[in-house]
Amino acid sequence: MVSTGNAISDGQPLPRVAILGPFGTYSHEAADRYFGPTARYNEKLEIKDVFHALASSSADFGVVPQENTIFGSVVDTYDALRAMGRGYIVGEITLRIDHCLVARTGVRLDEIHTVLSHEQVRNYVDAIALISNQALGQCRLFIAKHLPTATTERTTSTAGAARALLDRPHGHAAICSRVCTTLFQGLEVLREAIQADSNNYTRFYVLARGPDVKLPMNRPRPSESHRTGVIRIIIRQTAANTSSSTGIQDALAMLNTSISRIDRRPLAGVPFDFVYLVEVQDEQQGQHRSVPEWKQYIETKVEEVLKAGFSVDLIGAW
Ligand SMILES: O=C(O)C(=O)C[C@]1(C(=O)O)C=C[C@@H](O)C=C1
Repeated sequence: MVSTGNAISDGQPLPRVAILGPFGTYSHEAADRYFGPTARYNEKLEIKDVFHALASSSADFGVVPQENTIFGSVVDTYDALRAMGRGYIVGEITLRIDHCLVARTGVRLDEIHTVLSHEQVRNYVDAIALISNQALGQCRLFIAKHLPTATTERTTSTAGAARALLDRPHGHAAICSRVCTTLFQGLEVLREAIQADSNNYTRFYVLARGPDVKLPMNRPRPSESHRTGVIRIIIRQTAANTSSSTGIQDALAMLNTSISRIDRRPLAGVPFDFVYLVEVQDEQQGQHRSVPEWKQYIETKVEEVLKAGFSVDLIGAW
């Protein structure tokens, strides 16, 4: 079960948390795990709208999917991060993803001709076709075996797919979380755990509308063992500091910090100029830094890279 928020909170104003809606998405479930019932959840149509809500201060926090263990980076999130103005990543949460095939009550599996789902899930189904030589996943097997002629249709989210079923005639199904059958009346689970790999997880970023926004007290404590930061570096082929295409290597060498992942997105409007989103971790052995100590440490590093002429900023630390 997930909460839709608005519980009373000792007279404190409830944090406003923007999520990909409607209620019942995995983003909602992740946000609920992080913030619990003492928050006001704000349903958004698309991931980019979560970022807009932070930029306009109509939300204090946002929760967005960042990476899925089967399908990889969530492109909509990275496209928003490359241009993010005021937002700041303040935490993370990982959710196990168990997809169900859901239809209106009474619809039989052999009546389904159209499967609705969020693009990430639909691509994920397609992706399974590519990776399935080694281990045919349950999901592809399931679609291929039980719905071989079904077409897929893109929706804005998994819960959006479930909700759309209410206005559709027989023959439609959605791939979504089981939770959707408790939130939308008249739906039932036809099959569960239809994903290819039972080890299916999505990691979410928790964002605040700025670096200094205080997180609620009841949130999960950040891991003591590792601190994480996200650094955004723009590399322009034409810029003086990047006369060679190894500009990113120079910037990373200057950071001199343990790197856990690098994502690259094109910089809109300038061919072959790129935005790198670099996740770094605290390597300090033994005694661990507190979050403020880590933030100060990584800010100093970023400052050094900035002074060397790179276009760089810190967009998250936790
Ligand atoms: O549609 C949803 O339920 C979402 O929260 C989005 C999303 C994603 O884009 O990765 C989140 C987790 C799952 O990987 C599938 C979909």
